[in-house]
Formats: sequence, structure tokens, C-alpha cells
Amino acid sequence: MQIVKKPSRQEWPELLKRPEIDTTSLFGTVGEVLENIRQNGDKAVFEYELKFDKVQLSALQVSAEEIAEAETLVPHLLKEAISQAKRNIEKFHDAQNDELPYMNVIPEVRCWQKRVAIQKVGLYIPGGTAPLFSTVLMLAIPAQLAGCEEIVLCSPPNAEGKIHPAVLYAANLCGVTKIFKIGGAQAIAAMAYGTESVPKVYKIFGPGNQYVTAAKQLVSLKNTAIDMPAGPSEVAIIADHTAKPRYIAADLLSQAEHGVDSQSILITTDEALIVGVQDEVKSQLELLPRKDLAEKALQHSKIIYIPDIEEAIEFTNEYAPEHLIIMTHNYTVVAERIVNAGSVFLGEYSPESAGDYASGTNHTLPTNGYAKAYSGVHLDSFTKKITYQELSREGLSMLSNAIEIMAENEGLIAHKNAVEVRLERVYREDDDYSDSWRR
Ligand SMILES: NC(=O)c1ccc[n+]([C@@H]2O[C@H](COP(=O)([O-])OP(=O)(O)OC[C@H]3O[C@@H](n4cnc5c(N)ncnc54)[C@H](O)[C@@H]3O)[C@@H](O)[C@H]2O)c1
Ligand SMILES: N[C@H](CO)Cc1c[nH]c[nH+]1
Ligand SMILES: [Zn+2]
Repeated sequence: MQIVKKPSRQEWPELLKRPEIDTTSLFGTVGEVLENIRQNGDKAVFEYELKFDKVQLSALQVSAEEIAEAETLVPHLLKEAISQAKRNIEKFHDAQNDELPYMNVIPEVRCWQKRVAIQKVGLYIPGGTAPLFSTVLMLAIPAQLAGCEEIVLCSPPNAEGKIHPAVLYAANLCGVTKIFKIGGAQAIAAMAYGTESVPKVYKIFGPGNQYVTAAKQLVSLKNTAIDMPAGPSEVAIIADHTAKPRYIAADLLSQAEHGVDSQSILITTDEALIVGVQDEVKSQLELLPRKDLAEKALQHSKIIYIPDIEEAIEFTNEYAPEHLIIMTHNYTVVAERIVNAGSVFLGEYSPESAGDYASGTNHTLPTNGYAKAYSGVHLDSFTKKITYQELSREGLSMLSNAIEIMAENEGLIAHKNAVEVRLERVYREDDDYSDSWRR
């Protein structure tokens, strides 16, 4: 990990950078995949599964027999863990139901808003480096709670053409049965455009690597809505002299092990903490089966010593991490000052792993600084709001002046007329509205 002590503000932009990717070649590759699938459907999907996932599939959809087989392959203890996580995720997301009531904005002008589930949604479950069955819970539970009618799920198959049983088990548990063995950009294209096998959806959800994230961004330009850019996992930790190096190292490594492009950052107000954290990272790294991935991710991870907590908070808000863990003596005070982060973990007993799996919050979160503007997935991500209004003649009459004057000044006289005809006022053809916006 790179160590940076007391960086000047001129050095901040460099420190705030995420691992570089060659976007020209990335968007070139992904653009080609999208276009080929848009034009050639299943045939192109099969080709890309062979090219990128190294598997010759005979069918894209997971059969009922495969789902039933998965049920027998998942150990009992894992099933129990999934159930506990599911209960908590359901509880937290169900509480996010907040319908805006009817209101009389003024007498006789009644407005309201209705939450309507997005009918067709697509869920992407990563599977390149690890089969993230926990992501099934994070996406399928709110989709079901919101009432989405059609839920399609894609995840990359292994070399035997199988999706990990725990992914299938979790999907089935959450009532998702339209499951396809497709990964990467080809999965996003299939769900965005529809193919002979894969239904077209209106919105695509889920995290993924750079190919998945780029594909989501490209399809969102025209065809399909997306939740957010949820790319390689990131964690930032703010720690002071009270924090334990052992816990910090474990949290840094827990995100580093996700993949070579993950990023873990420690921002500490205590210089003495640095050596302890470095030692712990070194020894805990040895225990990881995915040591090689974590090691590579650590190459672009940093420990930054910023003695002033105010400046440390400012730096964190500029970085806008996907996850932020605060291990300081006054963590609630620090947490209050955070304005840019996907999800915040307070105190030494709140590791990110809790939110990744089972505390109830969603782990599909904005990365790459998008936490400045996006929220993570939540119940409302699966709904849209339709507004309604009902005005009586009196209500329209009370608003007529405002509407007519504004319409006239925008030069939109048909708008004005739509009020006048109802109130039986006379539209005079000889009125000159040609330069009404100037008045
Ligand atoms: N932000 C979040 O909320 C969040 C949550 C969970 C996981 N993640 C991240 O999701 C990512 C998962 O990535 P992953 O790779 O393990 O799985 P993935 O399923 O996202 O990607 C695997 C797919 O990438 C495609 N691919 C691989 N190499 C390619 C190439 N050279 N050209 C074109 N396509 C290629 C393949 O089709 C493969 O199926 C990790 O970076 C992890 O950190 C983020
Ligand atoms: N840390 C990931 C979100 O960025 C979520 C995850 C899934 N499994 C383990 N962790
Ligand atoms: Zn994780």
C-alpha cells in the first residue's frame, strides 16, 4: 500500500483517483458486444459465452431441474445463513415504503403520487471471480417487495456450463425462476434488447466488473434504465488512535479480495497507527485463499495520514467512497459530517462484511465517486412514481391567472387556451402574442 503523509491540497486530486482503466478500448469492446447482440440475439450471446466465459452452452436458460438440483447441493448451514440475511434485508427494505398522501395543494386542487412497480427488471449477479449469491438477496428481495411482475436474472456460468448452486438456491428462495447463464456485457445486452431466449427488461440492476458497468452505462443512453454505476468494490476507513490495526487491516483486505481493481483506503489522524496496520495487512494477507487478487488490489490502495480530523472528513467527502467505516472515539459526530458515501459503518463492531451480507442494508452501492450523486439500491429503485391531479372548475379558476400569464409569457398560447376554453372565456384571434415573452 502506498503511504502518504500530510498531503498538500494540490496532491489531493491524484490521491482521489480510482485505478485507471483504458476507457477507449473498454467502450470499444463493450460497444461491439452490445451491437452484435442487438442484431443477432441468442446466436451472438452463445458466441460471447464461448469467447469470454469459455463455455459452449446448449441452452441459455437454467432449467427447473437445475434449480431443483441446486437445492440439494447447498449445505444446510448456508441455507440457514441465507434465511437470516433474507429476513433482515426484507425487514429493512419493507420499512422503506413511504407513500406520499393525497393533498389539497390549494382548495379544489388535489394532487397525489402513486408508487408503481417497474414491470420488467433484470438482475445481474457477478460470478467472474466469486459467485455472489448474496447479491441475489440484495436485488431480488426489493424487486419482489416492490411488486415487479417479471424478474429476469443473469449470471456467468462456469466451464461446465453451470451457475453456482447457491446463486440458484437464493434466486429460487426469492421467487426468481427466469435465470440465464450469461455473464459480462453480453448479459446486459441480452436483458436490454431482449433475445429469442431472454426477455427484454425496462431497468437493469446489479454490480459487476468494468465490462458489466460499461455495458450498463451504454445501454442506459438509449434503451434501458439502470440502477447506477456499481463497479469494483471500494472501502475507505477513517481511524484515529483508538482504532485497532487488526480490525482495520481485516476491513481493508475484505474489499481488496474482491478483485484486482478494488480499492481500499485508510485515512488516519494517527501516524503511529500506520506501522501496525501495515504489519497486520502483511500477516493477514498470508491467510487469504485469494491472496493474489488482494495483493494486486493493494498496489493501488493507500494509507493517508491527515492529522486534522476536519481535513480527513473533507478528504473523505471528496473521495465519496462506496463504503465508509469510521473507527474514531467520536464516530457518531464524524458520521454526521459525512455527505458523500454509499453506506457508512460506525464503530469497531460494524465491519463492512455485516452490510455485505446480513445486517439488512443493501450492498449494491455506487462506486468510483458516484456516491456524490447516487444512492445505493433500495426499495424505490424498483418503482417509479406517477403523479396525479384532479381540479374542480373552481380549482382551475383559482389557478387560471398563474397558468395563463406564464403560458402567454412562454409564447405557448395553446396552453393558455386549454384553460380558457374550460372556463368559457373567449380566445381572441386578433390578440398579438408574438413577442409576449418580452413583456
Ligand atoms: N459496487 C457494488 O455494489 C458491488 C457489489 C458486489 C461486487 N462488486 C464488484 O463486482 C465485480 C465483479 O466482477 P467479476 O469479474 O468477479 O464478475 P462479473 O460477473 O462482473 O464479470 C465476469 C464477466 O466479465 C466478462 N469478461 C471477463 N473478461 C472479459 C474481457 N476481457 N472482455 C470482455 N468481457 C470480459 C465475462 O463475460 C465474465 O462473465 C468486482 O469488481 C466486485 O468488486 C461491486
Ligand atoms: N462488498 C461488495 C459490495 O461492494 C458486496 C459483497 C458481496 N459479497 C461480499 N461482498
Ligand atoms: Zn464485499
